Amino acid sequence: MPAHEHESDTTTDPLARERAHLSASRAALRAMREDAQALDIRDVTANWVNAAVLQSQIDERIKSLADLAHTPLFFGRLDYLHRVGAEQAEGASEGAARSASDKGGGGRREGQFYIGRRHVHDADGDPMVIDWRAPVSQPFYRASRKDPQDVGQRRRFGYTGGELTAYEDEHLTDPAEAEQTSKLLQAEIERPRVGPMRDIVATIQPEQDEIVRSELGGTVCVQGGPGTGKTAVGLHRVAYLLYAHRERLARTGTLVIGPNRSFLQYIEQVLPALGELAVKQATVDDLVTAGIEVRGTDAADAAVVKGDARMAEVLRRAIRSHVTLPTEPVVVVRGSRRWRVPAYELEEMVTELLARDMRYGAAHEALPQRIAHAVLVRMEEAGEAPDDRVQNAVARNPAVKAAVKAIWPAVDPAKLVLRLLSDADFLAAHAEGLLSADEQKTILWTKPARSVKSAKWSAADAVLIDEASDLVARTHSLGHVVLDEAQDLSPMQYRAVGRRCTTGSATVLGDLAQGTTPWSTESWAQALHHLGKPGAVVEELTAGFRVPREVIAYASRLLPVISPGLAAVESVRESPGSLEVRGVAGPAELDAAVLAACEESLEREGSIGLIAADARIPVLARALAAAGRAYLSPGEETTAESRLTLVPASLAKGLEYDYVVLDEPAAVIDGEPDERTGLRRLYVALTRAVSGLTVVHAAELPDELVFSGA
Ligand SMILES: Nc1ncnc2c1ncn2[C@@H]1O[C@H](COP(=O)(O)OP(=O)(O)OP(=O)(O)O)[C@@H](O)[C@H]1O
Repeated sequence: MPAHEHESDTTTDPLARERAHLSASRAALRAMREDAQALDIRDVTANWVNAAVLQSQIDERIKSLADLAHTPLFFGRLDYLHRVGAEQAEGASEGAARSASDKGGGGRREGQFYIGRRHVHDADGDPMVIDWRAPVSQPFYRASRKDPQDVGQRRRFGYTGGELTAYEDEHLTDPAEAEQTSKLLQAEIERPRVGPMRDIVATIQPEQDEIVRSELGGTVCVQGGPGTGKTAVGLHRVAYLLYAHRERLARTGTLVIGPNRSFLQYIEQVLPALGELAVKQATVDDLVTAGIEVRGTDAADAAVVKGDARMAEVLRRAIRSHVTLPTEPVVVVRGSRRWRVPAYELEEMVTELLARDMRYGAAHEALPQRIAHAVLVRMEEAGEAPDDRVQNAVARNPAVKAAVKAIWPAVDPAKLVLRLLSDADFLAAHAEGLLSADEQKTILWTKPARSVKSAKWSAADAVLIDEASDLVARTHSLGHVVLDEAQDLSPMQYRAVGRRCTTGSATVLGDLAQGTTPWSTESWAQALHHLGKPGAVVEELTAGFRVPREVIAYASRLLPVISPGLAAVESVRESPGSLEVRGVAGPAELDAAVLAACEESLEREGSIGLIAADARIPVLARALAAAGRAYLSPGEETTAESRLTLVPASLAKGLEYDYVVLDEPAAVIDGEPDERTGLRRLYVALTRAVSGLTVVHAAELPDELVFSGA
């Protein structure tokens, strides 16, 4: 694979030709933007509402057509061996497949496609750059010597500060050419990290691409160790699905769920950089706390029971207990006539509604209509000719309303949960045979709340209310949901996410070894069952793009204890990285040694994360302030002035820094309720570094990590 990296401006020089194509593509993009800006909508819109809607669509388009100076317009080129079929060329107009002439100053030939973040076409509508998501771009990620997919040559471009400075070719069908790893690819993977997460469109790996492009209809679950690209893959999958099913998903909606705010801030720029501005991001708590305020916390044992799937059945029983079989007839008086629906007929209606297992609230609304219908049948039998208006009037009749209130009363979901958690007898009645007496005692409030407003709801309570709300009225389902760091969800939380994609699909991403909640997932099969997607495929990613080899090997020593059976990540990073474990004589010297390690790291390029047990954060914050060293909080963007982030271990999940200084592992372990969770938290902290990790400790290290020089 020859690499080319020389300067020249002759038109015969290939690099100069590629640069010319880049300039021409930029000019074409500018023209597309100017066209959008020049659109005059006055003549085509009938009223101001239409005009406002159309204008906002045009504004979005103008925004999406921006040429970002440091984001290369294309990063690859495919030269097909044969003409590309119309089906595959979707996104690349017929013209591209046909065109034999050099155009636009770039020298594009038949079957030659430039692959980039967005589609750019020239004044004739012929493509200058093809969207990476188009079918014709797929071989850029998947073609290999074994399966060239009709690609003769694959070219990768290298950029320096927005300038096209190099390219590298692979001739997939040339048996004489030796297989080599791409230097540009390697350089891209090893580029220092500064600021928030960025996209990986130029370097998506074949096994990642299979997940990214898997069909909308199916749910995919990805198990992958730290840094295997799960988050990146999930975000690119959303971008891909939005491209392939734009209209459908615009109607039904997409959502990315992450563990906390700082994580969402860290990833929030990836999709906009791919031109996707409309994807919502939320935490599970955001989804379930719409109607209430979370002000309380649960002890771990209470949260475990509240998060258990058995609670769903307790709630179902509790809500259905509000239904009382009728013993009295309903008598409707209209004018001089009285219409009577006997109790046995009402009972039949109720039994039938119960058997249909429809939503409680839907049945509550259906019952008055059913009763009214029975009245209408009697009216007709008596020779009257009532119409729909009469039926509606009967349904609203006070006698019918009173009967419905007695038989199938409205239930407020929050009040239902409030009662379950406050009223021992009510809970016992519905938890019978499901929760033990001890479990019931664990979740009962010691001080019952007076009202929904004054109750100190916890996050787990909010999930119960969400479940109850779904029993009353069906939750709106989206077209696709990406669930990141899924291993930390309780069964009840999986259900909450699952009901938001009942009619859609999901991408579930996680690592069983990084589960740090008391209810964390033990197996993906169970998780998918609770999510309501038992048939989902489970894929595994094992190549690590973040953590250097030596560092991941050190962290992986914990795997047999924290998640027996899981394979260690294989780092693809060739740069050796650095691992240092420094013991200090005693606690008095710890803070100074940690600060010194941070200062050393700051001499290097990139971001620095100082990760410490949550309890150690105030101490280290004071020490940093005393040393005059400014620092950021997780999720805050690194700036030229500050590249150091002080990270509580509980927020480290999903994040990464070029250099990590890990403060006192023993304190990280002690910060958790049990040793396994402590070691898992430590595993997360040990796997955040891209270029180097320095562990500083005064207390003893866990046996597995006692350092013998790696
Ligand atoms: N194909 C790739 N090319 C370049 N960089 C990649 C690739 N795949 C992943 N990365 C990078 O590797 C890093 C780790 O990726 P990501 O955060 O998605 O991993 P993860 O599996 O979610 O990790 P964790 O389990 O720690 O949350 C990111 O910086 C990401 O951009």
